[in-house]
Amino acid sequence: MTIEAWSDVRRHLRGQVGENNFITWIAPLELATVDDGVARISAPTNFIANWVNRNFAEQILRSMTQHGMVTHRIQIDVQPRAAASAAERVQRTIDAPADGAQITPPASTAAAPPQVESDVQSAALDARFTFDNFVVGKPNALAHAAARRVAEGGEVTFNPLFLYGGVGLGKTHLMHAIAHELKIRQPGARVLYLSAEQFMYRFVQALRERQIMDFKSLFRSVDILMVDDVQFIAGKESTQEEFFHTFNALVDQRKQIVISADRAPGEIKGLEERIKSRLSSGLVVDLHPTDYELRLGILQQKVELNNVTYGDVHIGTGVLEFLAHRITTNVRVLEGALTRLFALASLVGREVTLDLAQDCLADILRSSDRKVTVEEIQRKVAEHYNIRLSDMIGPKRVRQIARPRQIAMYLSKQMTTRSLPDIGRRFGGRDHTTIMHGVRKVEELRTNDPQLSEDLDLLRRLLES
Ligand SMILES: Nc1ncnc2c1ncn2[C@@H]1O[C@H](COP(=O)(O)OP(=O)(O)OP(=O)(O)O)[C@@H](O)[C@H]1O
Repeated sequence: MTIEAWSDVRRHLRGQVGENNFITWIAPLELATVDDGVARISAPTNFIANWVNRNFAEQILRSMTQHGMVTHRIQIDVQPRAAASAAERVQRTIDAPADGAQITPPASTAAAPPQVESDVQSAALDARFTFDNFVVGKPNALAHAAARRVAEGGEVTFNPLFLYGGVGLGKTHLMHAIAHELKIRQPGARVLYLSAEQFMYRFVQALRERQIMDFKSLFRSVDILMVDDVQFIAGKESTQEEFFHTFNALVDQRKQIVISADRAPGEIKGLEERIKSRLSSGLVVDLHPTDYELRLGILQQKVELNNVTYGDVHIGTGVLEFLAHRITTNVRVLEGALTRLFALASLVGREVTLDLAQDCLADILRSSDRKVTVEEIQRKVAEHYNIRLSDMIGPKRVRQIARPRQIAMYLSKQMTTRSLPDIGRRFGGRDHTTIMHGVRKVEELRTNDPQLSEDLDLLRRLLES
C-alpha cells in the first residue's frame, strides 16, 4: 500500500515539478519507512538531501497527504548505497512500463488530446527542442540530415522517416524540431505529433465512447503524422490494426509520416510483420550512441543556453570535459548532471571545481563508472613519456619525471572516483595536498600548452579504449 502510494506521489510530483527537476531531485529518492507520521526518505548524496529539504520537502509532504499517507513530517537521510544505480532508476522511471491491458494515460500527458492544429503551436511540443538547439556530431549526422529534409516540406521523398536509437539520444528532440520548422515554413499544415501510447489511449477512448469514426477522420485528415516510441504498440493487436490502417491511408494520400522507436522495425518483438515491413519501406536511420566530442558539444551548448553564470560563479571547461568523459549513458543523464551543477553553483556562490562537481554527482558517476584504475593510468602515462613505472611512485623531482607524474595524478582524479587521499596512497603514499597541487598544475598548464592538451586527449582515449 505504502509502495503504491509512493509511486502515485512520485507520478504526481513529476507533473508538478517538471521533467528536469523530477529526474534530478525526485527520482533518486527512495521511501524507507512511514512510522508514527514520520516519513523517512533516503537520498543518495548529502547534496541532494539538502536541496530536496530546502526546495521540495513541503511539496512532497503535501503530495503524500493527498495520496492517503498519514504523514506530518518527512525526514531525509543520506543513504549512499541506495545511490548505486540512481541513473538507472531515473531511466526506469522514464521508461515506466505501460501495460496494454490497463489503459492509463501517461502522467505528464494525462487525458491530453492529440494536438492537431492548423499550425503546430501545440502544447505537446517542447519549445527547446529545435534544430538550432540540436548539436550535430558524427553519431547523429544522418538522422539530423533526414529530419531536416522532412522539415523542408515539399515533395515527400521517403515515407515514413523512421528514426531509432537508444534511450535519450534525441529522437523526440528531432521530431519536435521537425514540427517547429514546419510551423515556420508551412503555417497552414496540419501536423499531429503524439506518442504511440497516446495513440492507443485515444483509440481505446474512441472505442469506448463510440466515436471511432471521429477518431478515424481526425487521424486521416492530417498533413504530417509523427508517432513517438512506436514500440509501445507491440503486442497490442487492435491498436496495431488501427495504426496500420491510419498509416496506409496517409501514405496513399502522400502525407508525410515520421516514426520513432528504440530499435529498428525488424527488431521490435510483438509487431506484426506487415507493420514491420511498412515501417521499413521509407528511410530508416539510427541515432548512434554519443561520442566524447558530441557529449562535450551538447554540454557547452546547454551551458550557453542557460547562460550559466550566477554572479561570479562559473562551471569550468575542465568540469564539462570531465562530465563528457564520465557520463556516457545518455544525454538525459548528462543534462540532469548539469542541472544539478547549476543548482550547486547558485548554492555555493563560487566556481564549481572538479572536486565540488564530483562530490555533488557522486551517485550518477558511480553508476556510469568506467572502471579505469589509477594503476592503469600510471602505466599508460609512464609508457607515453618513456619513464619507468617505479618513477611514478618514487621520490624523484626532476621535471621529466615530476610532470608525467602530475599528469597521471590529474587523469586519476578525472577518470576515477578515487578521493585525493586515496590517489595519494597509490602514488607512493603522497599527501592529498600534493595530489591537489599536481591536479591544479596540470589544469593551469593545459590552457596554454597545446602539446600538453593533446597528450591528455590521447592518453584519455587510450585509457578508455
Ligand atoms: N544532439 C543533441 N543536442 C542537444 N540536445 C540533445 C541532443 N540529443 C539529445 N538531446 C537532449 O537529450 C534529452 C533527451 O532527448 P530525447 O527526449 O529526444 O531522447 P529520445 O531519444 O526521444 O529518448 P527516449 O528513448 O527516452 O524517448 C532532451 O532534453 C534533448 O534535448
